[in-house]
Amino acid sequence: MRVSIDKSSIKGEVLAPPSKSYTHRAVALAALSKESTVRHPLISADTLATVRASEMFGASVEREEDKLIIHGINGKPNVPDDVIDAANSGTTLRFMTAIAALTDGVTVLTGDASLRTRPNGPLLEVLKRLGVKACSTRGNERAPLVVKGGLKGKDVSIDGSISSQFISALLITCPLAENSTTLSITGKLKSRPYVDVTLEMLELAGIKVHIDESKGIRFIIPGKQKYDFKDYTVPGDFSSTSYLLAAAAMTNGSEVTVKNLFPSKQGDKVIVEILKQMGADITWDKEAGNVTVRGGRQLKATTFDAGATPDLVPTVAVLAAVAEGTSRIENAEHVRYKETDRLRALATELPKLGVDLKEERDSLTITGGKLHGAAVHGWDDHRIVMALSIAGMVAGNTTIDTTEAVSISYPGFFKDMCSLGAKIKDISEE
Ligand SMILES: O=C(O)C1=C[C@@H](OP(=O)(O)O)[C@@H](O)[C@H](O)C1
Ligand SMILES: C=C(OP(=O)(O)O)C(=O)O
Repeated sequence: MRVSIDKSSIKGEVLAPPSKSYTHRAVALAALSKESTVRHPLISADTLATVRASEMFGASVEREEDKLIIHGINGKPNVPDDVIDAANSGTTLRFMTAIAALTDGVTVLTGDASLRTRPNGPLLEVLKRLGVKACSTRGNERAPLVVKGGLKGKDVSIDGSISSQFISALLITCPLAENSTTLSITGKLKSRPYVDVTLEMLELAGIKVHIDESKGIRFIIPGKQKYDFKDYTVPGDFSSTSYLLAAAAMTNGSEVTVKNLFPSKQGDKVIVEILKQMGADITWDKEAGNVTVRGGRQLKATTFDAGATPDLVPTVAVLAAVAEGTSRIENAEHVRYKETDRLRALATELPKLGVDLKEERDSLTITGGKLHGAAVHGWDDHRIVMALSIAGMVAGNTTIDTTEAVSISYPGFFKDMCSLGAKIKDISEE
């Protein structure tokens, strides 16, 4: 799909889409329990990959109006009768690779061309040390992956600098091992808030994990635990919301309220602080769960450490492109291991819109200025498409391809933007 975007301002109220990260975890934890209801789930390509994988391990999932009723496998996954296809979803691949370690047989997991380029080395290494046979068919740590069950608890360490999803995956699976596991983190843990989201959800499922942060980070996970995840309502997603808030902040005459945004463990709620610090007119009523942004102020440059919140990088890069002065996005190497190498994607596409940008291995330096329209490529990556879309609302006269990628995390993105008055047209047929 291709869209054209003209200069726009946006006005009105919109409901934040449900959180992708919380939905993945709710479904996985429900699948490991007996019976659960997940209310207000995100139904998107990525979360549906987790639903399908859970079904292949033996769970059954009934989809009703704004809820999923999940009949789980009570801690014992079946050997899947086919290959698990995690599609475009890193979270699904990593979580399900660890869950495969609990079966009595062999599981093969794969994904689309993008997912088959993403690293899994630290997860495979730790699974092997925990008694599991785990390898990549191509011997390069990338999917397709083959996992033969047999998980035993043990003391192990894992590199936390590539993806926190390996750690979340082990935190979900190790409570079901016979013995206890101690997981020590080596390297600088990236994306820490996602581990905290996992721990919050595990607690709701009645799972105990002790954390020792006296010397580095160590998770102590007792074995032989039982999952008891029951009734859960998914909160709004701050990563998806970041595009709405940033678009309103960057465009004159805009005034947008995004609803269902309550405080939670999501690291990406920091977008509210980033916008405030850049000079945007933004307020968050935490009791009501409303974030309101009024556009029209000149934004100022910022320095953004992406270590904990990599998914905000495309949004912050676009904000930096219209801000006064030179911004730095730092500590961002792990952003290269996503659906695409997002630093490369931004460094390729934003200059087409007139942005002055310098790319280094783990940073972007962006000097703000006036944007002009161009034909840009969405890289089949939902966050690149959404970030370029809001840049297009400032630049005008912009076209973007591969825009169907928004179905990964925010299928209603264009509908919501258009309902707020954005000038976006589907030009796939032209
Ligand atoms: O656990 C999660 O839900 C996620 C963790 C993050 O990945 P990394 O831990 O690989 O940085 C984030 O980028 C991804 O969108 C979702
Ligand atoms: C990187 C992302 O997700 P995942 O790792 O689950 O593919 C994302 O949503 O930006």
